[in-house]
Amino acid sequence: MDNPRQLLKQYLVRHRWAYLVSILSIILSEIVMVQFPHLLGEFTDALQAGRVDGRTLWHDTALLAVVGIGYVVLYGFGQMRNGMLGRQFEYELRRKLFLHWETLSTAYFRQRSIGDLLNHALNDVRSVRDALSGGLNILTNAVFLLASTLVMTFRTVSVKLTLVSMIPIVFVPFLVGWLGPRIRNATRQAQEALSDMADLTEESLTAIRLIKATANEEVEQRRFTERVDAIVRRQMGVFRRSALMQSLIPFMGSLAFVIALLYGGFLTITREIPLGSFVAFTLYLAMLITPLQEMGYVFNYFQRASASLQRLEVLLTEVPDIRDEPGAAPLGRVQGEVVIHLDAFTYPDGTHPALHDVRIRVRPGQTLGIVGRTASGKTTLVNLLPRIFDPPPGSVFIDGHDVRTVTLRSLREAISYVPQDGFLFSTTIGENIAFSKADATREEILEAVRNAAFTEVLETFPDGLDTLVGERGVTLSGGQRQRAAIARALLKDAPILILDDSLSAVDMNTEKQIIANIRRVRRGRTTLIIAHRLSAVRHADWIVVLEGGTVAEQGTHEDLLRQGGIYADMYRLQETEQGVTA
Ligand SMILES: Nc1ncnc2c1ncn2[C@@H]1O[C@H](COP(=O)(O)OP(=O)(O)OP(=O)(O)O)[C@@H](O)[C@H]1O
Repeated sequence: MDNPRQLLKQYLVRHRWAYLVSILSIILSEIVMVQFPHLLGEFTDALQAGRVDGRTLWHDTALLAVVGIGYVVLYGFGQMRNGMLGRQFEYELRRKLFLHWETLSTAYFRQRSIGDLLNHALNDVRSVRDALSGGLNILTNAVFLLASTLVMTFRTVSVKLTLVSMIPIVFVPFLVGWLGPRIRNATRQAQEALSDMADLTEESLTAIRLIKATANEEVEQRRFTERVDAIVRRQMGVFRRSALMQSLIPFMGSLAFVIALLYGGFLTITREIPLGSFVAFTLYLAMLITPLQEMGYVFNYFQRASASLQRLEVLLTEVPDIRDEPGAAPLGRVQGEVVIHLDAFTYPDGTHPALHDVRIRVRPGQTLGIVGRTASGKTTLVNLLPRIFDPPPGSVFIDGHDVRTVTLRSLREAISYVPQDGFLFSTTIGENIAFSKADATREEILEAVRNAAFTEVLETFPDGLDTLVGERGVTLSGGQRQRAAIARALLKDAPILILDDSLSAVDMNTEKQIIANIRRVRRGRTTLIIAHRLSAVRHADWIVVLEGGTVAEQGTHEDLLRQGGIYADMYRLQETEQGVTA
């Protein structure tokens, strides 16, 4: 597990030379810049003493131009390098975050909102990057500009004048210490409000069809307005405090300026310091105000980044609850025997068992049908096989191996799972199907498409397998999506295939065709089929009927009809319905 602070430290160490070069060039730029008032002071003295002729005028102007250009080049270079390094870290952090999320279980994502997670990935990572590029630039600039300016004033002007003028500036650190934590607090609240809004937006857009169909736009608009108002209120809090800090700090600088004019003016009149020194000093003081003001920005940058790092730390140190047990071994070649010997299974956030007393054995190569009323536990049961949710140890076995003791990767490679709502990514249909087998040939993909009875549909699309799906391409119906998902699973050709009600949206004829193809291509391979329509399971070698989380009946289609229980009732009912619809 990666701690973002450690990642940051490692990153800084790894790129220490690059940082050294950029920081050095910013420091050099400041050293060049602080020559400016000094040169101007000397020029003023020379002017006053009548020592300036055409040649010295050109010489001094050229010198000032060189100073200006030197500053721009060096500072620009350092700033650009820091900016690039910050971006690179931002990219690494986002990548780490994404890779880490991929290791977490579905239970984790049920508890968190996607909007909130996206907010972390965008805003928190960005504020760390800002501190690392903009923050570091300004900090280096401010510290060295302050230091060089002070050194120059001490060396070239009057120590007494410098010390007296600096009195108001001494208060700056106290100001920062007082306002800083308040800004951090307000920033955190504003970020939370932003997350809330992202949640609501995500939820509303996902459910846009429902909202429109039920004419609930106004309710959603009201909820959205409330959240936006909350964001504005909280952001106002941040702005008020930030503005106070960013104006008080330069105010201290201006106060120093007032003292300098008074006292410096007096020293010049009494000829304790030459006019050139007074001119140089006022310019130095103007220069001092900039780094002091920047200190305020720097402080904001680092405060925000520190709060973001804290939040990212919570995310990145989240230990996946479903992972390889110590000493987990790969599953090896799988014959396909599935044994479930489950006393009880309760969801992590559940109050009572979703499954209890389930005893099922599927021999290698057999087809098992799983039926039952809605919420009887069918999906829960098959989810335990690939460990989408973890079954208790010693309750689910593949080829005699407890699924809890084998590596997740080998376990999931041995299983093809087709969910009810086939999900398609925004890419081509071909790539969506080859998702399960990246190196599949076009012929293999087309074969899977044929077996999923998807060929005719594909032929109606403009570019066949290369047709884009989603926003920029075709929109597939529920039944078409299911068939694409079945093709994907068939292409994977895993030892165990699970169809989780994945024929629910196709018509009877298509279902018949697909089932016949599956029976042919899966001969000798284990297949588990969950279905509401009994026609999809009647040819299975064994059928279990779940009721209230346990096995109520089991046997072959004929056995179950003879038993005259739930299955027989369901069958009669469906036959009548088909009679009506036929
Ligand atoms: N992730 C979850 N967390 C907590 N409880 C859950 C979760 N998923 C399902 N359940 C609960 O477990 C029970 C069984 O649900 P399951 O989805 O397995 O039923 P099902 O037979 O597949 O239903 P359907 O035919 O409607 O798909 C239900 O009471 C459901 O509320």
